Amino acid sequence: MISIEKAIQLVKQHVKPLLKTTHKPVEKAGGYELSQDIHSPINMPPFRQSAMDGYALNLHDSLEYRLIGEIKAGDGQQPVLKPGEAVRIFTGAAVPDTANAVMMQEKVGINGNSITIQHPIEKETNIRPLGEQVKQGALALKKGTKLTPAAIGYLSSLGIQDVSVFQKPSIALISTGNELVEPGTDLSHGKIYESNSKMLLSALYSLKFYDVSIDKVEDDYTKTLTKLKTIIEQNDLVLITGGISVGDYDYVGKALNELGVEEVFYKVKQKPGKPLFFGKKENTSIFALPGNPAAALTCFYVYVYIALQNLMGRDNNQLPYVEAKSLSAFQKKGDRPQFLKAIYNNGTVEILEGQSSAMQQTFALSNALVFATETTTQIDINDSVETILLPV
Ligand SMILES: Nc1nc2c(c(=O)[nH]1)N[C@H]1C(S)=C(S)[C@@H](COP(=O)(O)OP(=O)(O)OC[C@H]3O[C@@H](n4cnc5c(N)ncnc54)[C@H](O)[C@@H]3O)O[C@H]1N2
Ligand code: MOO
Repeated sequence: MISIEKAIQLVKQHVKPLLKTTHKPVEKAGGYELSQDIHSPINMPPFRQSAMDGYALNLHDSLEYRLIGEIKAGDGQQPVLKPGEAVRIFTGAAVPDTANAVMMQEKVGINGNSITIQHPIEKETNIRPLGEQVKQGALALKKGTKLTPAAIGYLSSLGIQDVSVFQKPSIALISTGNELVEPGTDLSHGKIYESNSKMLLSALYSLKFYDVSIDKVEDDYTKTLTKLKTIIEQNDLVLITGGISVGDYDYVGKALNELGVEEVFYKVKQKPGKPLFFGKKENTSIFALPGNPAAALTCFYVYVYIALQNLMGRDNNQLPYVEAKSLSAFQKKGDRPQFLKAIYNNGTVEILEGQSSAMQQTFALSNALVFATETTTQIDINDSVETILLPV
């Protein structure tokens, strides 16, 4: 049995970036990271742009100007203004080269073809300079930038239609167990509804990993072997739940061994999630997560999360830890460090009742895991506790 720190270190060390790239239409590239620098094909803005509805002026010494025309957003004409002349202009319209300031209309009095501005203004006031955001040919966004909605908007404003991004891993979820039936069927005695695959699928979707398949296999050695063989060949990451403990019908470990999966570790000194297995076959990373749903999800957040970040080549690969003030008292039994389902709120954290690894209801209410170290025996109200914030 190894420590949590060692297990985390081994996952970091063994899961390498995928570095496969793909092209995506820009509007479908949200959540991906750029695999190349993007240089702007245009100046943005592409012309000197009015930032206000008002009057473009060719400045002179007086506050009075002669109105000689109008430019709306989208107009292409370039009237020539002499000093002391003005054109009516609107937000987003192209400012003529011969105008050197825009006065907002609230500060202008109109008298026929003549206007009076309330006070003198500085050159270039209310004019967005050509290429203010980015110049043609300059770096617009660099390799590795995560494409947020704002980034997609920015790239679209530069006329970019598709982008080269790092591909996401193909991920397989496999749940094992004779007791599992699908929601929608009647529960006969001894059966339960299968929930781990939907839980993990949802966790992956919330982290924007969408290339996910789901399979089920009974507690049968040959079927487990056959299923795992193809799945491991076809995917970058395989997450198996159940069948990894010491029961007579726990076939996952035996099958992985038979398939030549290199065991990086099996069993971690932690609660929940003790019988966690992590292994590698060529470039495929394989986690066998304990079947107990809360144990499987805890291991997902503590270990699989890191593997996912590493596959994407991201530096920041662990969930954020914060110190929080405990609103609850908790007595820890045994010497395994424990991840406790909890609700974090603004610097405080409530450790919930019902911490067993089968307790899905408790997890359903949680947004954090409090980490109780190996030597902790008691957490008191107002103690400062290490808390992992979950991406929920
Ligand atoms: N003699 C020992 N028994 C057990 C030990 C041990 O050290 N010695 N460890 C216990 C711990 S801790 C855990 S965690 C479990 C892990 O066992 P497995 O990974 O082999 O999981 P299963 O036995 O298949 O299932 C455990 C539990 O979870 C339910 N389950 C499984 N898959 C699903 C699913 N897809 N959806 C919903 N629920 C699922 C299953 O019905 C069991 O109740 O072993 C302990 N035993
Ligand atoms: O791994 Mo188990 O979750 O400790 O019940």
